[in-house]
Amino acid sequence: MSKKRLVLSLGHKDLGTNLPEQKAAVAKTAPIIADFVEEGWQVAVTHSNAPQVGMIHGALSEFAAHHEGYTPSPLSVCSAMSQGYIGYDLQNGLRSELLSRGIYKCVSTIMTEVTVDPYDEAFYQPLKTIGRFMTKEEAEAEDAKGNHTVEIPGKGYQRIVPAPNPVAIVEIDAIKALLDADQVVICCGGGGVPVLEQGTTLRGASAVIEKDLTSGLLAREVDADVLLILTAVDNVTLNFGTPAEEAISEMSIDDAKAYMEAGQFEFKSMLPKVKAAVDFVSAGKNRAAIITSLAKAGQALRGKAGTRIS
Ligand SMILES: Nc1ncnc2c1ncn2[C@@H]1O[C@H](COP(=O)(O)OP(=O)(O)O)[C@@H](O)[C@H]1O
Ligand SMILES: NC(=O)OP(=O)(O)O
Repeated sequence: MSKKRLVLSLGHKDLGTNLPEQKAAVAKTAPIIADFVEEGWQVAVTHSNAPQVGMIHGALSEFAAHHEGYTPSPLSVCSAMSQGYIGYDLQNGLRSELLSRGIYKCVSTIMTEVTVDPYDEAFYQPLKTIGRFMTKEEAEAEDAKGNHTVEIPGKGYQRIVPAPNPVAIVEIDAIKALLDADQVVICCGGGGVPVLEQGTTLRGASAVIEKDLTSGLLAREVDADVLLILTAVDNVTLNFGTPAEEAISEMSIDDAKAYMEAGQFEFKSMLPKVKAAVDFVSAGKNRAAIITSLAKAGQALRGKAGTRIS
């Protein structure tokens, strides 16, 4: 009997926003992923990168400003760097967790590029926040460099960049080959490095793709049984942040579409997760998408927690 396939998307909370937080987060995340491997799932892991890509871009721009001969790095290169260092921590954390349980299984990170449409409207309207919160003065200095910032009420200012839709995962055959070989693969980090196809060349795009949308695309491409999106909350809720807030445990595709149309989900946070879930579940049979927290992940996979879209 063929094994069941899981695409697991890790959010900020289970990854951290800086190096020390990332180390601590991976120590909590790796045992849960190892549980799934031990239970017989074939696992592909994807992850966030907005804090990290902003940090890398800022650090390299700062370095270039003070050292002759260096130039700021394009956002696409910073995205690739974020995949590398997050993948490095995740693959080592998971490898040792599996080994400590007597399981030898290769865990590797695939540097993943994802094509985007050069005419995607998102390029004309940057909306994705990246990096740390800044003061007004720091934000003005960013704007003066040609970057864009936005005020996040109560938190400060953040850079914003375009978030085009993922079109195709360039390294999908490598990802499928590793899953077929029953190996754990970390891929499509930060939604994948956004690239534009120009003849036989792939050119990096100055953007950051929503990782949940790419996770949904990946889940469709590898014909996963379950797309599990781990985030900061146990359940998706209706009337989020109001006294009438209500946790959802099950949603049909039609329910989810109706809630999306009614504006129930925040554009920058919950909407891409629900959209990814709907697109994945509608594209095949006997599929489920689950949105929940790391703490509830195991129970959610057994149908006992989280928000399930099926
Ligand atoms: N309808 C909703 N139900 C639950 N959480 C919501 C909803 N709308 C917005 N949120 C917020 O979305 C957050 C998760 O999104 P985000 O921070 O972008 O996640 P991640 O980094 O995990 O991908 C939750 O912590 C919650 O504050
Ligand atoms: N690329 C991306 O969606 O990252 P975050 O989840 O950190 O916003």
